[in-house]
Amino acid sequence: MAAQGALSEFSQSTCNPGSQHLWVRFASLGERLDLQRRSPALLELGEALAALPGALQNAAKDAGIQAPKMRLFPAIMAATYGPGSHYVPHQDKYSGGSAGFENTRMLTIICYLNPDWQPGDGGELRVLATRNEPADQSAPGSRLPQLLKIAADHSESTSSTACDEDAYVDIQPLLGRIVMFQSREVWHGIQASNAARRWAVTLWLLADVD
Ligand SMILES: O=C(O)CCC(=O)C(=O)O
Ligand SMILES: [Fe+2]
Repeated sequence: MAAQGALSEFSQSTCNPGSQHLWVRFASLGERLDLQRRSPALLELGEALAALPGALQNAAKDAGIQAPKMRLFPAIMAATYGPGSHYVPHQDKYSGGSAGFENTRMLTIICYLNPDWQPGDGGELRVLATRNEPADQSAPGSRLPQLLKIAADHSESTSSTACDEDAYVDIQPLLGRIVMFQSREVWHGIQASNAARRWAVTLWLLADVD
């Protein structure tokens, strides 16, 4: 996809500077055929990720657990972080803003695609603890600018909690590793990447509301 020039420009956002993204739709037959032609591997990966929620819901049902109803966002996001790019701690919940839609993300599913990743390459997924006290609501939208001590615009963020920057686990973005977490609850970010390209593909599940 990178070779086809399908990636976005480098992000100028203060939240994830230098990253590049590509939204790949595979909901309709036409979209799947198109992707099959352009990148069969990406289609296979997208379909495998898209099958996970149903499998999880069946497993929950078998175990007598009432799982919330969710639906797939009809696209996966491929993203790449090159040298120096990173993503500040955030939750995957946004409303309006540049995306222009109300985000109802419930579950984040990420698959990493870095066969040669080595310690020192950076780009780990940092999962941070949530602080008990609510974030300062006086800052419109987000506490990120306050955390970063910059005038960042993360106007889309609707976070109502804060993260504890001192309590975290780092997850190496190794080939085939899949990470799943509750989009609206879990604070996470990407450590500065030193690798030429750090690739991940993400699928979000949305609340099943009209
Ligand atoms: O690629 C990752 O490890 C996380 C990406 C992320 O947090 C996002 O795109 O919202
Ligand atoms: Fe995220």
